[in-house]
Amino acid sequence: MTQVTKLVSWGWGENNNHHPTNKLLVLVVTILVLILVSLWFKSRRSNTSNGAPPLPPGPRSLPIIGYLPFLSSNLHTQITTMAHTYGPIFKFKLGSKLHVVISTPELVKEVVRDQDEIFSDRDQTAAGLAISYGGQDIVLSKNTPNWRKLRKILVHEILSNKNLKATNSFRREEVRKTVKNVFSIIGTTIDIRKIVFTTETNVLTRIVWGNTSDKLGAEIDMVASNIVKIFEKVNLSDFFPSLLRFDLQDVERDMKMQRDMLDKLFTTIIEDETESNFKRSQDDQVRHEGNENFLGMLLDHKDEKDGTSLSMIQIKALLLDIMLAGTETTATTVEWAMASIMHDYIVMKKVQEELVEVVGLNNMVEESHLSKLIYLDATIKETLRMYPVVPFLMPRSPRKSCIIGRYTIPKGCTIFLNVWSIHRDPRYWDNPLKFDPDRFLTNKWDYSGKNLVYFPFGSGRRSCAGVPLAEKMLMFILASLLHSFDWRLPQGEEHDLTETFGITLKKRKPLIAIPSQRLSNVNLYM
Ligand code: HEM
Repeated sequence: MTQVTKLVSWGWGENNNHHPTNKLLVLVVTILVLILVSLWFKSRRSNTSNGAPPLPPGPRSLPIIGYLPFLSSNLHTQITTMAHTYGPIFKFKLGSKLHVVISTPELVKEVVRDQDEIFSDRDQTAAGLAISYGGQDIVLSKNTPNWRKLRKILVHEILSNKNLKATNSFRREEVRKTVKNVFSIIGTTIDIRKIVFTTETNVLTRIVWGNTSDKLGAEIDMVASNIVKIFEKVNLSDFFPSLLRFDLQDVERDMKMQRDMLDKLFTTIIEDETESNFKRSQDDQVRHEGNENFLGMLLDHKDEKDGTSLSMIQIKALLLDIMLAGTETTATTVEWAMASIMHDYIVMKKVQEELVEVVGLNNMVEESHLSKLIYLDATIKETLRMYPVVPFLMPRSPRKSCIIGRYTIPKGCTIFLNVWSIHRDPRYWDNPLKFDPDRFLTNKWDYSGKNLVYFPFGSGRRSCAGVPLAEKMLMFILASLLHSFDWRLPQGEEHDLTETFGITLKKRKPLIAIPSQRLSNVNLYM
């Protein structure tokens, strides 16, 4: 944002317009501005005079740059306040790009169900295209045959119920390793987000290619956090497409560098896998026992002749999505859940009492316990209500002009579905700003996105493809951290639940907490 403000103030700074060339400059600029303003009014008139419904209402903005200089860093609260003024569907322009914000379940339904085919493309940014090999992955791709094929492989093969069962031991070992690591530094400060990020990275690498190492996990963590930082830059090329080829802020260049680093890593892993596959087939052994090695399975797809074949780029794009879409989101959600539970003594007590009852104090948490932890499940659901980590979902873009509500939505604009504001709307939630897991103790709620009052994983054909794994990992990590340890803030630290907007909705201050031993049997931690 500061870059935008700087850019706008540049050229209007010091007042020395007594010089004749400066006077001429001011005259030329004034005439240009007048021409642009009149063009703008003309285009507004033509929008409403061709018989089509008007564009949604929205704030006045400046010619050329639109609303860019008025954006605040906490976009989710600003946009929710704007919805109070302009209504449940409103527009604003950033540069030449029109953005439409939708903030009621009824209107969201029109997008994700009634007209879901039209809204099934993602809005693509320069950074997104750079990281995803030009939109060839799942998350950032348009609705193409490639997207359908990759999504099907992820949902029905890699993350199918059967295969999640087959990889249970990986999750168990990685979560246990984290508990053991925390135990080894008990009494010192721990960055909750960091340990969860590493645990999730290790689980995902093991699910995909069977093994992991601290070095590999650390490399992926580093690249992933660089990628998040680049995504969070305001890139002018996204709002002025004519600037795209100049890459003025080096966003595309920096993102491609990160992609190349991941690409190199994936290439090494794929080469190793190809070699060991070759050895295994030479030894005439079973190639993939129990579907525990999905990279091997993906490489098998490479040579299929029945239309399911995958190119090397498609395989790498899929690996990239698995590593990036699952880590940041899971780590952020566990951090919010821990912070909310530690902030509320009664919630902490109820969560730990349930753990004692279901798991027992002479036992560690197992995946078989998770379905019985009803209160913990409600606590995670409440966390995702108050802090949905992707507050506008991943933006979509209509493939043709259409009508939502009573307004025209032009082809190619950016659509924000404001799940953050729906989750806090008093019309749908009693006392919405109170953290109250009890509201999720009925069976009414799930993550399917069918009820559009609550959809932290999105809804419809572009909803999260990783829900079954996400749900397991959120429950398993949280249950293990809260059953194995008691947690407190460092001395002098206050509880803080302030948000900061970015590619995910993060805590403004990382949660740093100190664990103490909770289970008397030390052997359980080893
Ligand atoms: C707490 C954990 C997670 C949360 C809150 C979350 C949330 C989301 C959200 C909100 C979207 C966009 C949905 C939309 O636009 O309608 C999404 C998309 C996606 N997520 Fe997740 N996610 C999580 C974990 C995971 C995991 C573990 C994976 C896989 C390993 C994953 C894979 C994906 C993919 C591939 C997409 C893109 C789907 C598409 O465009 O077709 N997510 N996620």
